[in-house]
Amino acid sequence: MLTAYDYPSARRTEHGDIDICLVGDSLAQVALGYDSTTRLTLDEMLYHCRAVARGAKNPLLVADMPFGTYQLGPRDALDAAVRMVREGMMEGVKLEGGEEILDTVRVLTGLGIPVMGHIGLLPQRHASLSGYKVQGKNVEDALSIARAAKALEQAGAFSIVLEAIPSPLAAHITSSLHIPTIGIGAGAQCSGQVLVQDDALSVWSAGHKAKFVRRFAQVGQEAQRGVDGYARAVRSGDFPADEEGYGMSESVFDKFKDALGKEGESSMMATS
Ligand SMILES: Nc1nc(=O)c2c([nH]1)NC[C@@H]1CN(c3ccc(C(=O)N[C@@H](CCC(=O)O)C(=O)O)cc3)CN21
Ligand SMILES: CC(C)C(=O)C(=O)O
Ligand SMILES: [Mg+2]
Repeated sequence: MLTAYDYPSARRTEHGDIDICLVGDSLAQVALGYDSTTRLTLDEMLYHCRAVARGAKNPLLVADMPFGTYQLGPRDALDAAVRMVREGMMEGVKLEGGEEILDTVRVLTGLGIPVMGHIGLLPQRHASLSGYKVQGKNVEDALSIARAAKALEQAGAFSIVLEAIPSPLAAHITSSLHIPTIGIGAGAQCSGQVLVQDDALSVWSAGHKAKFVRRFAQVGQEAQRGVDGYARAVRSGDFPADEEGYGMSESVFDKFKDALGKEGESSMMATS
């Protein structure tokens, strides 16, 4: 699984034979410049979902339910999830959390909207979790994550993202479930893996890099090289070159100037 936020990034998931294309709410930070995923509205999410759906036909299309669209309970969640499917053209939705969202997971899956779970590090709760920290490091937390995984499976989730938890815990959870787990900072023993596409491509390389991010390309550096080169070439007069413009035969241009001259005369006669 890999994230996509727009048409070109979705096209790349399709070309890359990615199984699941995730319209992650990380787009709030990565694509929109917000300081948290909790800023993202449902309408903003839907706008990005539609662009991704136009770009990726083969991968399964899953999107994060934005913060605030499912926390009040199944009724609100259903309204929002129906919009994700109908307007956003998504095939499934992802919800962060465990026990507290089970009713909602049952309602959505019961009505035919596939739900992907997401446990461990929950970015939509970064405020109450005091930031983005590895979860499940002590016995109590590990137990509660393992129980949440089981409960989500029982409630009908078709898959679960395990974010930033110790690899042995993720391996145990994966082997204890019938549905696939998808890890991000959860080791190699998950059924699948996910990364934010912009992280994997290093589109934005400034700032902190989470431990689980591997750079598979250096797109940001290359893109900046292009923008810098363009600005330099325009200022120096190197761009555009003659062959980057459109010509006009001399005879046509001469006639144009003649015609322009006559126009000038006639407008002078009109004013005199
Ligand atoms: N670009 C991007 N990539 C992501 O994976 C991502 C987002 N944005 N935004 C939403 C959430 C936030 N996520 C994050 C953000 C930071 C860390 C991080 O830096 N974790 C520390 C853990 C340190 C510890 O607890 O020991 C790390 O150094 O890996 C992890 C997940 C994952 N999601
Ligand atoms: C990193 C993945 C799992 C995610 O939730 C997101 O991109 O928002
Ligand atoms: Mg997310």
